[in-house]
Amino acid sequence: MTNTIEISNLTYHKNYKSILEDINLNIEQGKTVGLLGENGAGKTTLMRLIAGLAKGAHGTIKIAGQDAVAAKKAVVSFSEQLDGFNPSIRIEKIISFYEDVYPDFSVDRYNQVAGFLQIDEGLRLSALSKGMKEKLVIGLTLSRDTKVYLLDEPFGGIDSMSRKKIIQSIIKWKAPDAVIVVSDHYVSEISSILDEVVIIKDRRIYTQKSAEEIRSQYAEGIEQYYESIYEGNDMDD
Ligand SMILES: Nc1ncnc2c1ncn2[C@@H]1O[C@H](COP(=O)(O)OP(=O)(O)OP(=O)(O)O)[C@@H](O)[C@H]1O
Repeated sequence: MTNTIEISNLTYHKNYKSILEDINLNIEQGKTVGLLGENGAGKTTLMRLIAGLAKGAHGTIKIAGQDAVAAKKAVVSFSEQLDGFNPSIRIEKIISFYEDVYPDFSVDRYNQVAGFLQIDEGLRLSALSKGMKEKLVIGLTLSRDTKVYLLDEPFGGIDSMSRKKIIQSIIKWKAPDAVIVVSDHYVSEISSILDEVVIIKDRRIYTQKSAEEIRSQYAEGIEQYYESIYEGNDMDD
C-alpha cells in the first residue's frame, strides 16, 4: 500500500522552545486516522506543518511523494479557522473566495455538505454560533478534492446530534483513496470510524496503532486505551 503522508526525523522549535521532537510517521492511502493528545501536545502544530502552513522545521514531510511547499498545499485541505475574514462577510462570499483560491474546490460538493449539515449561506460570519462556524469550516474543508484532509478538533462547540452528522458527512464524502486526519483531546464518537490512532505525548509520537488492534486488546476500545496512556498504565510499555 502507498504511503500518502511520510514524515521523517521531524523536529520543530518555536521561540527557542521544543514543540515536536523526532517525529516519524507514515500514513497509508485511504486511512482515517485519529490524532490524539492532551492540550498543547502539538496536534495543531503537526497539522500546520503537514499542510505547509508552518515553517522552520527540520526533517522531511512528503505528501503523495512531494515535499515542495506549493505542491503540498495543492494536495492538503486543512480546516483553517475563518479568523482572517471580516466578521461582516456573508457566507456566500467566503464560498466564492474558496472557489477562486482553490481550483479543486467544488461548489456542488459544498452545497451537498452544507445542505446535509444545515449551514445557512445567507448569514454573515459574525451571526454564526461557534458550532455553526465549525460546521462551515468542515463543509469548506471537505469540499476540496485533495489527497489529504486535516480536521483540527472539529467538534469544539458542537452538540451531540451535529457531531453525529459531521461523522456521517466524513464517511459520506471521503474519497476511498483520501487520507483523513482528525485531531481531538478525547476520542468520543469518532472512534467508530477510525482505521488508526496516533497519539502525541511529550512532544513525540507515542504510538501509532490500528484501531482493530486496540479494540482487540481493550474491551472498552480506543477511549480506554488512550486514557491508559495518559494515566501511565499502558499495557504495552
Ligand atoms: N506561535 C507559537 N509560539 C510559541 N509557542 C507556540 C506557538 N504555537 C503553539 N505553541 C506551543 O506549542 C505547543 C503545541 O501547541 P499546539 O497548539 O500544536 O497543541 P495542540 O495539541 O493542538 O493543543 P490543543 O489541543 O490545546 O489545541 C504548546 O506548548 C504551545 O504553547
